[in-house]
Amino acid sequence: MPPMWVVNYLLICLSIICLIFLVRIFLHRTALIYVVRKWVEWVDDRVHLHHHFKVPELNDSTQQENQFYRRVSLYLNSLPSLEDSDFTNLVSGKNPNNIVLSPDDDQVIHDTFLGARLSWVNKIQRDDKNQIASRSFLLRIMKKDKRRILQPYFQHIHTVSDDIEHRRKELRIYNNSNGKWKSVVFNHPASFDSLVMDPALKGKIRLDLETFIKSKEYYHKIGRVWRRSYLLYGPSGTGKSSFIAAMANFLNYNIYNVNLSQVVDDADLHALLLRTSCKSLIVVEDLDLHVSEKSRKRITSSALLNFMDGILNFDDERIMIFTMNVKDGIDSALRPGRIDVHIYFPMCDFNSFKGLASSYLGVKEHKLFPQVEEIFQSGTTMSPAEISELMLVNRSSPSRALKSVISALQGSGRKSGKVVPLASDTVASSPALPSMAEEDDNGTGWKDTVPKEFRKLYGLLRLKSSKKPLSLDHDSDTIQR
Ligand SMILES: Nc1ncnc2c1ncn2[C@@H]1O[C@H](COP(=O)(O)OP(=O)(O)OP(=O)(O)O)[C@@H](O)[C@H]1O
Ligand SMILES: [Mg+2]
Repeated sequence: MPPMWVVNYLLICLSIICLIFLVRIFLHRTALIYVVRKWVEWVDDRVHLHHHFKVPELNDSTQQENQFYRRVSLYLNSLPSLEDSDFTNLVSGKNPNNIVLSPDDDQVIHDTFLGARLSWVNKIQRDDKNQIASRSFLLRIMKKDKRRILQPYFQHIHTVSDDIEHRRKELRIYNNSNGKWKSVVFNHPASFDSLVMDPALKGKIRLDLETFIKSKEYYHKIGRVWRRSYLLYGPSGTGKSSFIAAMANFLNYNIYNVNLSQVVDDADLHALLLRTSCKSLIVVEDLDLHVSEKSRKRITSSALLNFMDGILNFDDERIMIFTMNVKDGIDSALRPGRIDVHIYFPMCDFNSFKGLASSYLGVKEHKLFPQVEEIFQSGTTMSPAEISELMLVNRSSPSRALKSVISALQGSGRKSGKVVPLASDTVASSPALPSMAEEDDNGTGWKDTVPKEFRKLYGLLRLKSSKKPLSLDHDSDTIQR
């Protein structure tokens, strides 16, 4: 029989263990453990020196988007500690049914890396009207950990954000309004496969895009801004906008749709362009409409031309796309190497009609095809949009669809002087350059139609421009640079 004091001693030890156990359960159940942990961290923070690093949304000097800010934002939104925080915003994600977390103003987000504790603050400054004036993230790191973990931590943020971006298939389309970009999810289903175009031309465009996105070193070496510009022109409903959507999907790039009628002045245009991010398509639709007397009052031609020339100092790749229905009026202003690739989108011919019938009706051959061919050969034509619409509404009966196309062609089809294959006869600007100069000298054609300011600028640019546009002319098999 052990002595009494030993029994008492054991009983006290057992009671203490039980008490600790009960307190732990209590703390966990009531979440008081977090409060205790916060106290411990608070004390720990007070006895260590810290360093702070600010990651602003815009680069101070250039006002361009700070790519590291975007990466940090992606990284922080993926941290589990955001879920554990006391307060955070819930916003709908890619799918409206998805709810994602987003940090609130001045919210602190904790992180750990290689045993070190770090914290980020989502700093948002607002103006008098409560509009966001500037955003930044503030990193707080203990001085003792700084040398050891800072570089690997930034590398870790790069890796994680790259991974998130890669997995995140969500593309966005940005539209400008009141000097700001506003974006929505872009989920247009167009692809190069769904567009009826000459396969050889599609191949050339794909190759051109792939070569461009891999050419950072080359562009830097030759001292050119890493950008490529395309002019898509042709009648309405021939697939220009669908082609832009297909390009965005092919490259996995966001679209910045510059609505020039919403741009207040040159500075506004400049600021908007600086706020575009890399890996994006910058699109100006219906450029011909904006190069008119009326619009020139708000944006000067020189600002527009500088924009087209890519004078802005982009660090990363941008692709610019301009569309227009008729380029005759401003043809000369576009020619001197300002736009790298000109692609013509023509009305339908029989080949493209067959392409549409195959994709919309699943019909490769049909007894009505010879009749359709005859109509096209007579020079009558319609836009792919008009023909595809008729096929779409009559898709349950290919015969009915073809008959409706035939009667539409016979009834309202337009005569085209020379029928060209759909989007296969792309026009390069290079062969036209000399003839433009001649027109200028002779004082014919373009002088009467091109605004004076454009002509003046063109005169200057003609002297300094030596860029050769890409030829996607059907007659030329090679892509010239
Ligand atoms: N080449 C094509 N292949 C397949 N479908 C096409 C093609 N061209 C046009 N379409 C159909 O016509 C519709 C309208 O085309 P889209 O808006 O791209 O024409 P657009 O050239 O941009 O016209 P606009 O000059 O009026 O803006 C598309 O949604 C698509 O369904
Ligand atoms: Mg369009």
